[in-house]
Amino acid sequence: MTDDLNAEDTPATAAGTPRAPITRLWAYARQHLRLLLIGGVLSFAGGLVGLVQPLIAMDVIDTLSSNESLTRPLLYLGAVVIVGGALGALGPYLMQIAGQDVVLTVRKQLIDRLVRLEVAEVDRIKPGDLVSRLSSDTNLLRTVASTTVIGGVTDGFMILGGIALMAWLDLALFGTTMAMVAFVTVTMLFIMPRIQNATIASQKALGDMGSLLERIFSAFRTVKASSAEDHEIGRLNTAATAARDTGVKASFWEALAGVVAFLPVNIAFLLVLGVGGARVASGAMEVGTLIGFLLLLFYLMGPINGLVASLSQLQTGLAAIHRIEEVEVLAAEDSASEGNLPEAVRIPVGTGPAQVVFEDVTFRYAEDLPYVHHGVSFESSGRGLTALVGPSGAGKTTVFSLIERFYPATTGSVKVDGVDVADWPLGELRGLIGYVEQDAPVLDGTLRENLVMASPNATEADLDEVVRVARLTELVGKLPEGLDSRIGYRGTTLSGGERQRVAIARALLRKPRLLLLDEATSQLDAANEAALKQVMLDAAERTNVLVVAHRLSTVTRADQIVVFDAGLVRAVGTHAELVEHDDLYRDLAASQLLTAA
Ligand SMILES: Nc1ncnc2c1ncn2[C@@H]1O[C@H](COP(=O)(O)OP(=O)(O)OP(=O)(O)O)[C@@H](O)[C@H]1O
Repeated sequence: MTDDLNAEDTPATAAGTPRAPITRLWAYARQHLRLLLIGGVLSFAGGLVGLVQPLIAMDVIDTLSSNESLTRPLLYLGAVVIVGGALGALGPYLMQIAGQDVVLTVRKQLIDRLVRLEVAEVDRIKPGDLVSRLSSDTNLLRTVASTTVIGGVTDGFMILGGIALMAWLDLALFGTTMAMVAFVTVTMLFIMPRIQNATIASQKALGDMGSLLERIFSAFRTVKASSAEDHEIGRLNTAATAARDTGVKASFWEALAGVVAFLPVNIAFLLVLGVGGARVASGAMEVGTLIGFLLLLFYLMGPINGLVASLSQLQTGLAAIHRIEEVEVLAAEDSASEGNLPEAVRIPVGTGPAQVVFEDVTFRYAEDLPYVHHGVSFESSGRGLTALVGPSGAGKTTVFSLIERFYPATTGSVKVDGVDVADWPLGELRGLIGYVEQDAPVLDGTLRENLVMASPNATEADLDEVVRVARLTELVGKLPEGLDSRIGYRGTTLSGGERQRVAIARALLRKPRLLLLDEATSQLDAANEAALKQVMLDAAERTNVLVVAHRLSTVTRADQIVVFDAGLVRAVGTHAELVEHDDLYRDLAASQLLTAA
C-alpha cells in the first residue's frame, strides 16, 4: 500500500487505508462542482449545437433538390457554427480553471499533511519521492479533474444522442454501427487497467529519481569526497531509464486504445457506406438519409475518440490519486489540538523555568525495534544546567525527542510542569521549549529568517539581544547584508560553530522556559567552544537548561549531571560527587567520551 513511500521495504504504520481513487477523485472534484458543471454544460451545449449540423446539412441538400432559396438553411448553418465554436471554447476554459482549482485544493491539503507529518513517519519515508507526489502527481490530476471527467460525460451523452438519432434514421445501419461500438467497449475494458498500472509504475520511477537526487544533495560533500559520483550517476540513470521504460509502456497502451477507437469507427464508416449504398440503390432508403447517417458517424468520431482519450487520461489521473492518497493517510500531528485534559483541568500557565520529570519511562522507536529506554526516571526543575551524559547510543537525545513529543513514551510518563506531555496542547508545549539539535540545522534563506522562524513576532530589539547573547555580533557585522544576508542551503556558508550559535539564538528568541541543547560531538575551535559554553551558562542563569553533554568543560559547570547507561539512569549528582561514586562516570570523564576542551 504505502510501501512505495518507505525508505525500507517495511510496511508503514499509516493512519488509515487509502480510499478508492475514483471516490477520491469525486471528493476533490465535488468542491469545485459549480464551475465544473457550468463549463461542462457549456461544452455539452456546444456539442449539441454541433450535432444539429448534419441535420441542417440534410436540409441544405433537400433544399438544393427542391430549388428553394438556400439563404435560410445557410444562415442557420452559420449561426450553428459560430455558437458551437464559442461554446466549445468557453466551456473547456472554465473547466480548465476548475481543474487548476482542484489541483490547488489537493496541493494545499498535501502541503498541510506533509509539514505536519509525525516525526516517526518521516523516519520511514523518502523526501524526494514526496516532492514528486506534490508536484508531478498533482499536475496529472489537473486534466482529469476537469476536462476528462466532464468531457468524458459530455462525449458519452453525445455518443448516446448520436446513436439514438442513428436508430431513428435507419435500424439496419444502426445495427452495423452498434457491433463496432460493442467491440470498442470490450477492448477498452481490457486496456484501461493496464494504462493505470503503467502510469503508477512510471510515476513511481519519477519519485525514485527524486529520492535519489535528494539523497545525493543531502550528503553532497560526502559523495564527492568518496569519489562516488559515478556510482550515484549510475543509480540515477537506472531510475531515469525505468521512468522512460514505464512511460513507454503507458504510451503503448494509450496508443492501442486510440487505434481501437479509430479503426472500428472507420470500418463502420465503410460498412455503412456499402450497406447504405445498396439500400439506396434498392430504393429502401433516401440518399439524404444515408448522407445524414454518414455525417452523423463522421461527427461521432470526435466524441468517440474524445471518450477513449478521456478514459485513458482517467487512468493516468487515478494512478496519480493512488499516489497522492498514500501521503494523505500518513499519520500527521494535530498541533491545534487542545490536548487530552478535560475542560475543567487547566494547565497552570507558568512563566519561570519549566519543570521536567521522567517517571519510569520505557520507549522504543517502533514495535519491531529494541527498547531504547528501559525505565528512565529523573527530574530537572528551576534555573540551572542539567547535563545528560553517557556512552553513545545510551538514549540521551531520545530524552529530548520525548519531551518535545516527537514520539510518545511507550510506558511511564514524561511530565512538563506536572502535566504529562501527551495531555499538553502540542502548540503550547513546544512553544515553551527552545530546542537546539546536535547538527544545528539551518534552513535556506537569510540569517534573519532563520532566527525569527520560531518567533515571528520578535522585535528588532529582541533580535539584537539574542545576536549579542549568542555571540553572533561579529558574524552579522562581517556578512555583506548583515542579518539579511543569505546563508546558503543548509547554512553552508557558516562554520559549524556559527551554525550552532544561530540555532541557539533562534531557540533563545522564543524566550523559552526550557532549553534543550544537544551539544555537537564535533570539535570546535577554542574560541567557538568558549563562546558556546558561555551562551549556555548565561541561559542557565535565567531558565532550565538540559544539555546532552559531550564535553568535560560543560559537565563540570553543570548543577546536576544525569548519567545514562543502556537506556537507564544509573546515577545523578554533581561532577565531584559522581567522580567520587560512579565508575562509569569516572571512566567517561577520564576518556574520550567526554572530550576535554
Ligand atoms: N529515529 C530513530 N529510529 C530508530 N532508532 C533510533 C532513532 N533515533 C535513535 N535511534 C536509536 O536509539 C538509540 C539511542 O539513540 P540516542 O540518539 O538517544 O542516543 P544518544 O545517547 O543520544 O547517543 P549519542 O551520544 O551518540 O548522540 C540508538 O541505538 C539509536 O540507534
